[in-house]
Amino acid sequence: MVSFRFPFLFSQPPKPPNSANASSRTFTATAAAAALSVAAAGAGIVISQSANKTFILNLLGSDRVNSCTMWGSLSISDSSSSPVTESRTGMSFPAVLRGSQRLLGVGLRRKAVLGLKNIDIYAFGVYADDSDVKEFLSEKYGALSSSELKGNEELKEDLMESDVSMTIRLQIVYGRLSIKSVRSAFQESVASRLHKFGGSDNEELLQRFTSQFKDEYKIPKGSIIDLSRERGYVLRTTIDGKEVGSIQSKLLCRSVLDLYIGSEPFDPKAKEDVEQNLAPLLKK
Ligand SMILES: CCCCCCCCCCCC(=O)O
Repeated sequence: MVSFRFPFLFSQPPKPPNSANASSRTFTATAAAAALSVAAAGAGIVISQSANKTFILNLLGSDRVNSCTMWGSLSISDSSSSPVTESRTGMSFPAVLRGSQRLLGVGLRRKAVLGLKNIDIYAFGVYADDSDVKEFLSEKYGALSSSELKGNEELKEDLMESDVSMTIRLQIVYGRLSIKSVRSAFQESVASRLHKFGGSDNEELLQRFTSQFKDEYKIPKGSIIDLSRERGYVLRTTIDGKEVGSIQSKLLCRSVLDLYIGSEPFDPKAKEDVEQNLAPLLKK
């Protein structure tokens, strides 16, 4: 059993999830939020409890993908290491991956299909190795106060640039996804980041990455794609636990992470979660 020694904060919208597999953790938080919302409503405040583990609850602005509307947060005590549910999709994410990577944030990727309205494509979780975070980032950031860490873009830059082991876990929500569309979506999004960080001559790297998603793979709803940055800047990709490729490239690792915690992330609220949950890991 993994024990947590830090406040654990997750943004959640106010509505209870429809999904039957939503965890009791989400339910408990939602019920508590309802009870406290009279006091907190409209104020956009954060209420913290001095418990071992907390997670954050969004009281306002339920549809937050690509929007930064006014929102407030509520921390709820939670002493277990139970999975976290991405509340809009009901997708559940383990609190810890590979023994030492902690879940820092969950989010939702939505995309317009054929120019029509946005559809939910996948939920994702962002994980980072606890001791790597300390090793690479504590010296520079460990003594900073929470207000100095809040919105600290340099910290996120350093996290993306450093050799901290991390995983972005994608859980497919859209049931009619073909591997071809996964390939071309990566082609588009990763290409833009490769260009941003590495200039124009990265076609071969992009090809190596996208060609890992071979036609033979099926990705029905619930499939899991893990994009893991391992020590030495190796990006290892697995689909439902099966390794489909490994590529050593700092630029590729950086580009993939940037989609989720960079300056224009797919879900800005997930990035805020990462920021809040990273802070306690920086304390030695
Ligand atoms: C029909 C839309 C197809 C979109 C498939 C996205 C699947 C994974 C792509 C990951 C990178 C990204 O989100 O751009």
